[in-house]
Amino acid sequence: MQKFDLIVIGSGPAGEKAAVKAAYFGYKVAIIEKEELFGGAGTVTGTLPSKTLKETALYFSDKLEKGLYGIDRTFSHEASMTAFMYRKNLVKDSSSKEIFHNLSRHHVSIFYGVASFENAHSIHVQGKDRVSLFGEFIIIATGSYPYHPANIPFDNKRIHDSDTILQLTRHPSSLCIVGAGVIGCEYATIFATIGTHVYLINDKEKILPHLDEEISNTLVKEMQSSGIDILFNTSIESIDVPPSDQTPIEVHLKNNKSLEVDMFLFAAGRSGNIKQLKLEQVGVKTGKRELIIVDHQYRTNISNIFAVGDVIGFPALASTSMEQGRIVVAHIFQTQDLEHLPTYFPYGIYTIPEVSTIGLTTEEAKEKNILYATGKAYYANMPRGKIMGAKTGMLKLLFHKDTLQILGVHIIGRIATEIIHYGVILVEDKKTLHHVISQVFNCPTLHDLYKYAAYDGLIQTTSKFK
Ligand SMILES: Cc1cc2nc3c(=O)[nH]c(=O)nc-3n(C[C@H](O)[C@H](O)[C@H](O)COP(=O)(O)OP(=O)(O)OC[C@H]3O[C@@H](n4cnc5c(N)ncnc54)[C@H](O)[C@@H]3O)c2cc1C
Ligand SMILES: NC(=O)c1ccc[n+]([C@@H]2O[C@H](COP(=O)([O-])OP(=O)(O)OC[C@H]3O[C@@H](n4cnc5c(N)ncnc54)[C@H](O)[C@@H]3O)[C@@H](O)[C@H]2O)c1
Repeated sequence: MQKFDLIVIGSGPAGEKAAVKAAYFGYKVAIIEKEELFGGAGTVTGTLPSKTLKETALYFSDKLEKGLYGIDRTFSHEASMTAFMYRKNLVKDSSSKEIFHNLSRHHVSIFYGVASFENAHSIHVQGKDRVSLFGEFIIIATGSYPYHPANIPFDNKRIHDSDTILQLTRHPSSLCIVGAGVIGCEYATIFATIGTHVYLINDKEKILPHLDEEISNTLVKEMQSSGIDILFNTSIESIDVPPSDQTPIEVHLKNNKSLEVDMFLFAAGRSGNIKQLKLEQVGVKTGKRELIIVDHQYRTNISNIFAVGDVIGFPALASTSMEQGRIVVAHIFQTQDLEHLPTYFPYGIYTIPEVSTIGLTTEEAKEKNILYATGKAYYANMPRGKIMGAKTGMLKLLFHKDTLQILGVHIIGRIATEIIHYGVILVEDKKTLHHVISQVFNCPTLHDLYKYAAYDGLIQTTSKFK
């Protein structure tokens, strides 16, 4: 039996980063992947494909440039589905290859097949490779899969989950999306941008409740002005799928209303990928939604078995999964370089417009009785915003009213997911409004938003001209 210091199960963001880091530190590492393509939901079925489709929708629709240069193209459904999917496939395939090269460059031994436990140190691989491997330590990084409730007749043709929506062969004229979480909201704006009539169904009265309310309300308005019908406080009762593609699907809602739509996407939640692991052979403890239970070092109840990424649940992001992969290796092999995820990490929501956020929201500050104030700046007022033709968009700084320390940054607008990283430093390093004001930024840039939001914050709290 081949022996390894570390066996990693799964080549998504968590598994890849764990494997290459351990190999970099000189350990003998094996990685096992059951799919043909490396990269999991991060590269193959989730993060990168959906982000590429967003850019593709913007490109074909000219949504951002419409009228800017006196040209007004509209998305043509003759731009075939093949054309719409072209770049997504290219990015997926080349990023997957890049992961393979990264693993190979670090001399990680690669095995293809489904991994399952024989005992706490022995993993069986069943697939292209059929072999049993010994691992001193084992990391489970098997990710998650879309939750399928029993009352939804998924058929991968017209009734989709977030994996199969990537295999569409024709444009939906209308689409009912269930779940206004991150996946639902991102796909709602992508499809609305290419001209699909989108209905977004959410069982709560708010979308994305972890966002600062002013930002989520702005996003709701933006989505509605793009033609998305958001139906709050309701859910699906049943769905009638006719045999013919030409006949609409009837969606019956819990509020007694019905919708007729061309296609349907269920995007409400995910469960841990543990079914094939045979965890019962070793007694690894699991919890709700097939998630593996771990301690603060990502160790399961079995001392040499660890788990990271989506399979342990929150926060379930590609960004944090990669970091967990690196952190768990630090704990296993005592590399002393990382301890835990930072208290605050950014959220990037790639809707149209984008949203990104770090730190405290206004609602959290109120709840914690923090003496806070806010300062805001708008894209449309910034020279760079004018050049780009940004009609909407805002950056909001939330800070302590006495110390002026920045506690949260909330952005909605173009490239919000890029601009946020200065905010990450401000919050992590406990910087004040005065610090922002004392910095020199390139001109013109969207980073000016920070400076003018800081000035606005000062006016709100300290100006004589209130
Ligand atoms: C539509 C969508 C959009 C997203 N967008 C973003 C985003 O913009 N930003 C962000 O940060 N996050 C995003 N996410 C979340 C992100 O993709 C996940 O958090 C991340 O991929 C989790 O990484 P992971 O390594 O834990 O698991 P995964 O990426 O799911 O990888 C797990 C791997 O393990 C393999 N595997 C499973 N079981 C076995 C087994 N028994 N044997 C061998 N191999 C196995 C799988 O085939 C897979 O390759 C998105 C997710 C979705 C679905
Ligand atoms: N940009 C990003 O970072 C990004 C993008 C996509 C996905 N993700 C990750 O993927 C994970 C899964 O995302 P998700 O959007 O599937 O789940 P989610 O749990 O984030 O959101 C699900 C939403 O659907 C609603 N809902 C649940 N059941 C419902 C029902 N039966 N009817 C109507 N509404 C219902 C919930 O109230 C919630 O608002 C998230 O944890 C997220 O971290 C991240």
